[in-house]
Amino acid sequence: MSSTAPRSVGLIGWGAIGRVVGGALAAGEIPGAELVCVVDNRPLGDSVPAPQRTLEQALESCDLIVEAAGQGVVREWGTTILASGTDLLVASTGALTDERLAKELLNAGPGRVYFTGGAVGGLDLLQAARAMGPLDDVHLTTTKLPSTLEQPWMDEELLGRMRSATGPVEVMAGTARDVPVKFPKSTNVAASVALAVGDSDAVRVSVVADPAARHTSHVVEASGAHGSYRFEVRHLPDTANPATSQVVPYAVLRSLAALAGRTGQIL
Ligand SMILES: NC(=O)C1=CN([C@@H]2O[C@H](COP(=O)(O)OP(=O)(O)OC[C@H]3O[C@@H](n4cnc5c(N)ncnc54)[C@H](O)[C@@H]3O)[C@@H](O)[C@H]2O)C=CC1
Ligand SMILES: O=C([O-])CC(=O)C(=O)O
Repeated sequence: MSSTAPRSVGLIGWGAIGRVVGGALAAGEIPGAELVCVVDNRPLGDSVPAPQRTLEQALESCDLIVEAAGQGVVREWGTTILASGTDLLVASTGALTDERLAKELLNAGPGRVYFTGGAVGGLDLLQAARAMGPLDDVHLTTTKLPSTLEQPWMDEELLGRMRSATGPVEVMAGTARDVPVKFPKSTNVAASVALAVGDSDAVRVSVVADPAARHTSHVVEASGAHGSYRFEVRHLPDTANPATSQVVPYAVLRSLAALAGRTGQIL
């Protein structure tokens, strides 16, 4: 019989992702993982199933922190969390477009950093394919409702085109290094694809606003000497926060189950 102690989990972010993840953890749905506390920069009152704590307090009692709050949290706290010996599961992978931070996190410790696949699929196979040799053409097309893609840096002309669009409008074309920083809450998937293929500059990204996008879609196309790959996903958006797809917290829970050592997992 296994005598491994359960993972003590601290959750940062009580939003679209955090509420589902925290609720499932508190209900004991992830064997081998317990919700110890929640960290959020808003007062949460009695609505949470575990005490609200500061990040510093969380580090005293947790051995695994789940980030479901935003890229800024990874930037501000990532290295501190890992240096304290606490593992970190990151949802906001877009923070890694900062090469210095990415290197720091990947080399920091003794805590270990992990990334959830989040809203995009096929990352496992892309990672496997890349081990045979570089993928020479990788493209991601993300299509979302226009309102979820509006950004403070956009000019009136672009905002006007997005708001009056009657069909798909490409709002940015760039690489996985440029795009997630421009849409910090909406294109972490680009950075996740880059993590899988090992090169942010090699992943070309097209961000499309479509007023008819009842589903958010992410299409990954890649090819190399050994084969070609195409993954297309279409998700219902979260009702309260349509920038995030409903499946994302379940991807986080799946990652957590693997980290908690559940057997029978597809890794
Ligand atoms: N990898 C992926 O496929 C995806 C990643 N994400 C990432 O996950 C993040 C969270 O997503 P949602 O739950 O939908 O966002 P949300 O906006 O619904 O909730 C975020 C929560 O984090 C809290 N928060 C924000 N900044 C904080 C800080 N500095 N310290 C403590 N708490 C803070 C907010 O108060 C809020 O409760 C997104 O910003 C995005 O970066 C989101 C969707 C997909
Ligand atoms: O939830 C999604 O479909 C994708 C998303 O917001 C992100 O990549 O940041």
